[in-house]
Amino acid sequence: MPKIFRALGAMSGTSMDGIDLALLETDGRGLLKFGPTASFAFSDADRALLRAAVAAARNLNRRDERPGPLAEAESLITQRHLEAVATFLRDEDISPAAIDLIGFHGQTVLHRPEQGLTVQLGDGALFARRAGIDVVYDMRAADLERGGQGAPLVPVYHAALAESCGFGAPMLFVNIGGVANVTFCAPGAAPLACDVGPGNALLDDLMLARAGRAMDADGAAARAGRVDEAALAALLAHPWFARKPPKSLDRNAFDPAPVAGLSLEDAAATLCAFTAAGIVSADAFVPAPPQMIVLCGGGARNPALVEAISARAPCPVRRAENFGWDSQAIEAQAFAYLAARSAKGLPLTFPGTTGVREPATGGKLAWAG
Ligand SMILES: Nc1ncnc2c1ncn2[C@@H]1O[C@H](COP(=O)(O)OP(=O)(O)OP(=O)(O)O)[C@@H](O)[C@H]1O
Ligand SMILES: CC(=O)N[C@H]1[C@@H]2OC[C@@H](O2)[C@@H](O)[C@@H]1O[C@H](C)C(=O)O
Repeated sequence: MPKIFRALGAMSGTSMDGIDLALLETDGRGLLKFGPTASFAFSDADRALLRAAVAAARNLNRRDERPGPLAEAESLITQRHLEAVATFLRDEDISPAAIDLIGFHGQTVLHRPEQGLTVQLGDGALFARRAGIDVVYDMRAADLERGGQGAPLVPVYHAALAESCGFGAPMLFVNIGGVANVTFCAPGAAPLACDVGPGNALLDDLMLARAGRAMDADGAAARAGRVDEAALAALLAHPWFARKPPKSLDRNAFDPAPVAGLSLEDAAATLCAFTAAGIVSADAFVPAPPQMIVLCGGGARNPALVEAISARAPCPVRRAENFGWDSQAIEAQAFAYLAARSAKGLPLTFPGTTGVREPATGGKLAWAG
């Protein structure tokens, strides 16, 4: 009988909007039994500290350095995760002893795979001791050490979802977080994946800078604006789009200067179109046309973005909810799944997902004590 883990995935992504938690019972292979999920938003003060940490991280040369606001931001991330897990377990009436593992992503503040550098804030050992639950963390480092990009990590979970739904034809999972990444899943084949371009980060940054809001809620600004084709062409001229996978992105890889002179609405519409065009450009790298695009991540909740993707896509576009999945929880579930795989020594990444030399496991295990 294979060991079945009751694992709690914890994701705080590059959008810096908060922490998603999801419980998953899994053998780390095909068995996926979904449990409760919850989201915990960061306060404005938390976000400001995380933004300062991302800015300070630009000067890092080593992944264990924590100058300036980085040390405080790391404490904040660990503390907010402890609070989130405590609240979640209390609300769901689950004892820590009933959880086998936490899969802890941490907060990415820098991602420069070409320099072998990816930095996720969060103290896995402290998290495990205080939560009283074993924690698997630092899941990107081993991949980078073996020649991979260290991202994306979620594809192995997308592949498990694709397998479980029995669609029977190639599907393209599109995860729209701060950055957008895709996984091409064809029945019986190993997943192919890469980051494709911006997700929500440019749009979130625009809204914060010009309207003092964290996001373009329900795509209202973008829907009121018009795409500026010249600005869009300038954005899409970035050499990133011609590069072949494997490839992965830092949150701040793109310069939004081409939309600086546009009205808020036109800038939002143009950035939406930019994200959509980046996603659809993944078409050039897949071995067969996908028959279905499945949208997940927070960007799937932005109707302006969904419309922009649907208008450009070569096949039907559906939200994860159409398949009975929870688009907001998929990343957190993925980190629960990855933690179970890590504990079993199974690969997290593959040559076709990160460019790692051979399928590689990863993650560090911190004992509860
Ligand atoms: N109702 C909504 N309307 C518009 N945008 C939304 C809505 N809900 C969520 N979003 C967008 O989704 C973002 C959060 O996405 P998500 O939680 O997937 O990001 P993340 O976990 O940081 O991802 P990643 O690590 O993949 O970058 C928000 O910052 C916002 O841009
Ligand atoms: C380095 C890093 O944290 N990358 C994130 C980011 O957000 C989306 C995309 O860029 C993806 O590469 C990754 O997140 C998801 C969870 C992943 O690794 O699959």
